[in-house]
Amino acid sequence: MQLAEQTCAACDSSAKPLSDVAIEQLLAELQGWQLEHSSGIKKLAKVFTVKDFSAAVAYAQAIAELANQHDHHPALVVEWGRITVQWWTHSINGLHKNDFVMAAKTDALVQSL
Ligand SMILES: C[C@H](O)[C@H](O)[C@H]1CNC2=NC(N)=NC(=O)C2=N1
Repeated sequence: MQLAEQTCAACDSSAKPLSDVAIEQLLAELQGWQLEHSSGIKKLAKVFTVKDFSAAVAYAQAIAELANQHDHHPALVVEWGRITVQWWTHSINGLHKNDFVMAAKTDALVQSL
C-alpha cells in the first residue's frame, strides 16, 4: 500500500525508532524529502516553494489541519514564497513510520492545493 494511504498510528514513548536501514528504504518511497539531523534528532524535511507569503500561510493552515486529524504534528517554518516542513516523532526523539506516512500525506495534500 502507498505510504500516503497508510494510517498514522498512535505513538508513545514505547514506540521503536526506525533503524537506519528502514529509514533508507522508506526514504526511497518519498520524493524530495531529506533526512536531517538536528540537536541529535533525525528528522524528515522538505521545502515547498509557493507564490508569496499568503500562500505559505495557507499551506501551513492546511498542513496544520492534516496534523490535527492524525494527532501527529510537524514543525512548520513559514517564509515569503516557501514553507519548510519537518516531521519527526517527539515521543521518541526520532523517526517512526508515522513520519513517513505523514510526509507522503503532506505531498498528497500539497498537490491538491
Ligand atoms: C498527546 C498527543 O497525542 C501527543 O503529544 C502527540 C501529539 N503530536 C505529536 N506529534 C509528533 N510529531 N510527535 C509526537 O510524539 C506527538 N505526540
